[in-house]
Amino acid sequence: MSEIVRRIVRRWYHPSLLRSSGQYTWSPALQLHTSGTAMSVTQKDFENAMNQVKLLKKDPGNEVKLKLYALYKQATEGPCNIPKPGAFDFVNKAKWDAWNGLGSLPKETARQNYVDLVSSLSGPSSESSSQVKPGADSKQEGYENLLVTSEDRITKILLNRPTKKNAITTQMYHEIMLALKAASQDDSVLTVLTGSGDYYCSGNDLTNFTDIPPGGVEEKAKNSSFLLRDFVNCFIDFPKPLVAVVNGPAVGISVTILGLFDIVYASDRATFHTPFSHLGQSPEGCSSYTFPKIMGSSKAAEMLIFGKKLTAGEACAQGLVTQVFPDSTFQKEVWTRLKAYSKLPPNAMRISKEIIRKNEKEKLHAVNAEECNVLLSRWQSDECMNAVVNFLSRKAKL
Ligand SMILES: CCCCCCCCCCC/C=C/C(=O)SCCNC(=O)CCNC(=O)[C@H](O)C(C)(C)COP(=O)(O)OP(=O)(O)OC[C@H]1O[C@@H](n2cnc3c(N)ncnc32)[C@H](O)[C@@H]1OP(=O)(O)O
Repeated sequence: MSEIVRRIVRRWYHPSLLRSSGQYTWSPALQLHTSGTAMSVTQKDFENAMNQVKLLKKDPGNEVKLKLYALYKQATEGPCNIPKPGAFDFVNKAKWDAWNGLGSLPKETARQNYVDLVSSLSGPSSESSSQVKPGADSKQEGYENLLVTSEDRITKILLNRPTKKNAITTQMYHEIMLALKAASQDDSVLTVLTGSGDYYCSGNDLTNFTDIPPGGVEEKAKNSSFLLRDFVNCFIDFPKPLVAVVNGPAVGISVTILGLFDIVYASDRATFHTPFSHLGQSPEGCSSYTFPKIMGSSKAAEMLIFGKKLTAGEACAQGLVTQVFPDSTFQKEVWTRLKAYSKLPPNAMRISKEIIRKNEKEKLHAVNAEECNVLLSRWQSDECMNAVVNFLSRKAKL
């Protein structure tokens, strides 16, 4: 068993051991929705700031990390409420000192200070660098695993992690959300999601399961459930025509969200696979609703319950894919067509999308919330843990 697997098993079964072990490392994941605090006017800013921390390019240094940690704890839990660690437990002692040092600072003020501190660190931030500049050929900086470009009135979001088959890390979920937000506001008229290398996307990066915060697997599952909900909501609410250019095999969440795209073009090399039962998990991306609607309940069940992998031709026959192209001419044919579509009047396209989708939006949000809630407990199940451990110890592949 590799060290990584041993670590997961230890953490999943004994999160309290980790909490008392003093082996805290800096992880921006610490900053996510752990509080369940009441919503207030600054809650959204606070959440944005937490996301922003994850995208900081430079390590802000220990002193700042301690300040962030302390303000985060104060904002979400109030004054320091844990026993002082022993003098030789250096890391936890430093964190305790920082938190305790805030005394009875009100939660609201701590939240505000946290937001201010993050904004001072971000400088001319990734937020602004993720805006598309008008004009052709602009490439947006600020993403680690995405390549976002805008050309011919089309914004292309390229999943750019080919050595890992474009598996989606936690950071990538955030980057994709930022890229979609920027694309919704830029001058482009169409938005395209595609993959680099031989895969479109192999779904959720299973190493996301190993980054367990001090609150243990339950906290991780809650954070992930919020993250997934926000991620899928971005697709439900995306206002411009959204096109998937599926250049190769697609797995898991990259398949389920296709039901929220307006057009799906696929290479004949693409396959569509949702192995949720194999992974001890359950459907997301609103697929529990969109797939039966698109392909009928029995075909949807074969995919979503039994994990049947579809060829591009099958996915097209079942309505999930708009059109299949030979791989040898895929890029040329698809981009020629998209460039022609991008010349259509943008407002008409946007309004048509709105009228096609608007009656479904409320339903989709409700389905998304329910799917995320079910996954919250699935992720904490033995079935799921065993599947992840098997993959990470290379005992299992799809
Ligand atoms: C406690 C709760 C935490 C929850 C966190 C969840 C957050 C939100 C979740 C949203 C729900 C999403 C669900 C899904 O997407 S389910 C689908 C998950 N994906 C998989 O199960 C695919 C796993 N990968 C494979 O089976 C194979 O890699 C694959 C068939 C895709 C390709 O096989 P091939 O033999 O061609 O290539 P390799 O296996 O050698 O892959 C090359 C390297 O890429 C790494 N890789 C590929 N896919 C993934 C992945 N999904 N996660 C992590 N790593 C992946 C693979 O390990 C190889 O890496 P190395 O070269 O380093 O060995």
